[in-house]
Amino acid sequence: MNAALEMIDVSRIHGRGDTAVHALRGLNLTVQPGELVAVMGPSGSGKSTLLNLAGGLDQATAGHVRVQGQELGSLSRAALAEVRRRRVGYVFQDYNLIPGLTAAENVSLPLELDKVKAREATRQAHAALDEVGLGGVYDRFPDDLSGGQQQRIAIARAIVGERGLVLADEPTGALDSETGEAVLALLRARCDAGAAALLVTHEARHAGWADRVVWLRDGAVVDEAGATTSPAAFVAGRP
Ligand SMILES: Nc1ncnc2c1ncn2[C@@H]1O[C@H](COP(=O)(O)OP(=O)(O)OP(=O)(O)O)[C@@H](O)[C@H]1O
Repeated sequence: MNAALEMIDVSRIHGRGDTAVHALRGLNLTVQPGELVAVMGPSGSGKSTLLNLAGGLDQATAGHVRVQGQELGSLSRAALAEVRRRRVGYVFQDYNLIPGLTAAENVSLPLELDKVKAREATRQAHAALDEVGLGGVYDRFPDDLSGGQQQRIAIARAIVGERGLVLADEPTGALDSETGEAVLALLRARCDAGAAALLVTHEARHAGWADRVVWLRDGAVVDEAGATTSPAAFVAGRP
């Protein structure tokens, strides 16, 4: 089976000449189906750049990025857009829901953009909302729901259909700790069901939901810890 994500010797340089910024420098990372990998590191270490490259939102300057075996750098714009729509789901700190659409419409939107028929898209959106415990709010608008419910809609949107790779950038940042833990439990459950996820987080406690923690510094993976290592001890041990 293909890895959900392979990043091999990946570099990303922004700008050129004296002002060039090396956001990633020869980064290597492989994530298998079923794995939840936490990405930690100081501000500016390249975490968001890593997620953007993994999701095909940005392109590597050098190296290989493969999602479920597909080399993103060799795809046409249209094929890359299809990978983004079909295989990758994104969860952001600020939810990024469309206020004028109901919960179910927000979740079915990526499917409809992918030309799935409306009735089937709605069926799949309802299933995804059921999976995140929001079976009762299909027709509610985001503004009428709590922050935790809005983030669960965003997770439903990220997992709807057959997305094998979920990318979450500080997804609990705007939530109280209890609600945040519930959101992470959903990501964990999705990985236990076979998806892969990358979770960028600053909180060692949240990394406890992950199978592995990778630590970035200056655009490269400088350390990794498995689930047997306490994330708190791992972070405390950073130089
Ligand atoms: N579009 C861009 N143009 C120029 N430099 C950029 C751009 N995007 C990111 N960078 C630089 O690349 C480096 C890595 O940034 P990145 O946002 O990936 O780090 P991060 O670990 O996510 O940081 P934070 O935790 O603060 O969000 C930083 O030095 C940043 O200033």
